[in-house]
Amino acid sequence: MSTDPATVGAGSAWPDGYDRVLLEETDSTMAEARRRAPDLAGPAWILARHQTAGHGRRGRAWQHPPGNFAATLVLPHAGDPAQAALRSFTTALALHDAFVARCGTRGQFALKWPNDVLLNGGKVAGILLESLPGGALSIGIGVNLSQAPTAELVEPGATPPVCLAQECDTLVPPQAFLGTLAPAFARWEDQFTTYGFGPIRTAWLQRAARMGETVTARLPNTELTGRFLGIDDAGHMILQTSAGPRDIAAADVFF
Ligand SMILES: O=C(O)CCCC[C@@H]1SC[C@@H]2NC(=O)N[C@@H]21
Repeated sequence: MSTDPATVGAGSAWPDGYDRVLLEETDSTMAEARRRAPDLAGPAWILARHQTAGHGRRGRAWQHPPGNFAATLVLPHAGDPAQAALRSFTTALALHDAFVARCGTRGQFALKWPNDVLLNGGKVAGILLESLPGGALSIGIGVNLSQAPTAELVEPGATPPVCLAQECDTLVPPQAFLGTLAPAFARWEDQFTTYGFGPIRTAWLQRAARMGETVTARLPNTELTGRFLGIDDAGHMILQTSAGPRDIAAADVFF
């Protein structure tokens, strides 16, 4: 396996206007973001080498074995809640760019609605959005760079986790990955603030997993199965069910 040293950056320079905090250990970078947000003048990345209480969507525990990537980007001015929610797509596109920059064609990456990145069909990264007081947004990103979580911690039927090291035969240190991800995010964020969601939606759809295929969306009180037709202008999933098309704002998706 090749090791990708922190000093070798795939991609561009650190983006102007973005701050960076590197922590040896914290409870969760999401909690760290909540504590620090009131003092931030501009966007800031918070990267932790260890998390003692990392969490994922719906309050699930998020394992953080050594060598994996755990970071939160705080955007102090993310717009209204609908605009803020669309950052899951800019973040997924940035992750896709960073993975391709680091792995080249050694892996097959795809974006799974709403918030995951897949590598060779397994989950390699998850995104968690949390809004903060005063219109700020925290974007939490967990990437299995060196290890995949143990299978028994994964919900039955969920996409199995994989790691970059095994699938791509490349060990990327977390700080080096941030050096690729941060400029990629800044580029997509510029696109979004300049041109709106249109080009983001198009780019996301070009990289989407299971387009046109049958998937199941698990909502709080029901499950819907249908053909995945894409996403609308609000980032909602469009599912062609036997009862007609459905627009789904939030769900867990199973293949
Ligand atoms: O797929 C998911 O459920 C989202 C996982 C998000 C995990 C990251 S790791 C960095 C940040 N800190 C946390 O406690 N969670 C997010």
